[in-house]
Amino acid sequence: MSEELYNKAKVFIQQCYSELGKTEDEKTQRLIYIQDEIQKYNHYEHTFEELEYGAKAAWRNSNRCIGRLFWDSLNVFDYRHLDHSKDIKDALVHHLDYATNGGKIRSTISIFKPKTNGETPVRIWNHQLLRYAGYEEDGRVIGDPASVEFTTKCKELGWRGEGTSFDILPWVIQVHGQEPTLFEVPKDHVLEVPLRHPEYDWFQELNLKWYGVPIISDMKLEVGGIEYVAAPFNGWYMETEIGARNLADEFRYNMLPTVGEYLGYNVRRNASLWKDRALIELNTAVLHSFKEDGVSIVDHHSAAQQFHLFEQKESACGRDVTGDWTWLIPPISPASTHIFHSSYDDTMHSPNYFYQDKPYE
Ligand code: HEM
Ligand SMILES: N/C(=N/c1cccc(CO[C@@H]2CCNC2)c1)c1cccs1
Repeated sequence: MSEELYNKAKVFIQQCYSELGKTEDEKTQRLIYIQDEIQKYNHYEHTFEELEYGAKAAWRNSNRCIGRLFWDSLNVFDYRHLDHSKDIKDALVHHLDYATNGGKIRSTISIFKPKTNGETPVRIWNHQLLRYAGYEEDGRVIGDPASVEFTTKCKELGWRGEGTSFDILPWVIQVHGQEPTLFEVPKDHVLEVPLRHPEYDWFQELNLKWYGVPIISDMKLEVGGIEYVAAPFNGWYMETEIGARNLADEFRYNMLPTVGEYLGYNVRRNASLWKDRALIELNTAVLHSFKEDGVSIVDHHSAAQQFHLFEQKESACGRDVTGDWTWLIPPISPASTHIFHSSYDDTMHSPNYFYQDKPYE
């Protein structure tokens, strides 16, 4: 076990220290110290510099991410010293405020105590720190169908929502395998964007909105063999995530038929391309509303161009770009981007962000 950990640590330190321009002697000294730590504890602790580089490199290695041009500007908060759920909650509020920044979103990650020898000190049960509840009654869903399972779990743990289609779910924080603690997200810290359309006044009558900052809180950050199982990270949205998936998928808010009808189309005739028109207007409304409210967002054409720049910068640095084509192409007008006409090696390099088992069933 510790041999395997040392090998991962060695590969990481060599890559990290080379990129950070450290001397061979610094590298050697550090590896001797780590080898001793692993011998004694079957674990080793990253310096902040190593942790910061690891989180950035993990983003750079995220094959499914179109937003990687900005990998080196990630803001890293080190919360490895926190043990109590109240302090962790306060750290998450600080992350939310810092990342939101009045709408000028800052890419940020908060890193809590990692797993050691099979012991899990902190888990966040939420998929994202901000997400809407889904209530299932008699086969119908109010809110986000994708949240039904987690909403049910929250209710089992004593939470009660208002029952609207846009209730922000509580934070569920578990420390040292104990019973999780639930915290209501302070509403005045949640920036939301009501959706309206630049040309169609009827659009606001749909009473749609979305939260401004996507903060993934259920993925594991792996750096040099150390598993940070609680490491929530945020960027800003690409508009298609909201307009072509969250509000459009039949198994999500399923808004396309409604938008298609308001647009005056016969939604029972595919060849009218009503679904495509509805998609474009829904995404137009998302972009217009976020921009008018000064909340960071990127359209899928600009995001693809930024990704092209990322590819060029990476090869200029002598690094191979890896990617997952099936996720990198945007869900609308994919062939209008260079990505569609390219191919990508889906090899997963470390450090990286990984899916992990849900801490609840
Ligand atoms: C700064 C703006 C960013 C934009 C516009 C962006 C955009 C995206 C999009 C559109 C996806 C696909 C999501 C989906 O289809 O559900 C994605 C995936 C991903 N992004 Fe980014 N991203 C950004 C920043 C970040 C940051 C800061 C990190 C981590 C530090 C990150 C890590 C990832 C990962 C790990 C995935 C794959 C998730 C999965 O496999 O489920 N991204 N990104
Ligand atoms: N814009 C974003 N989009 C996402 C990035 C990663 C994951 C997700 C959501 O993934 C869900 C699981 C699979 N599809 C939906 C969305 C970001 C979230 C956090 C940093 S950037």
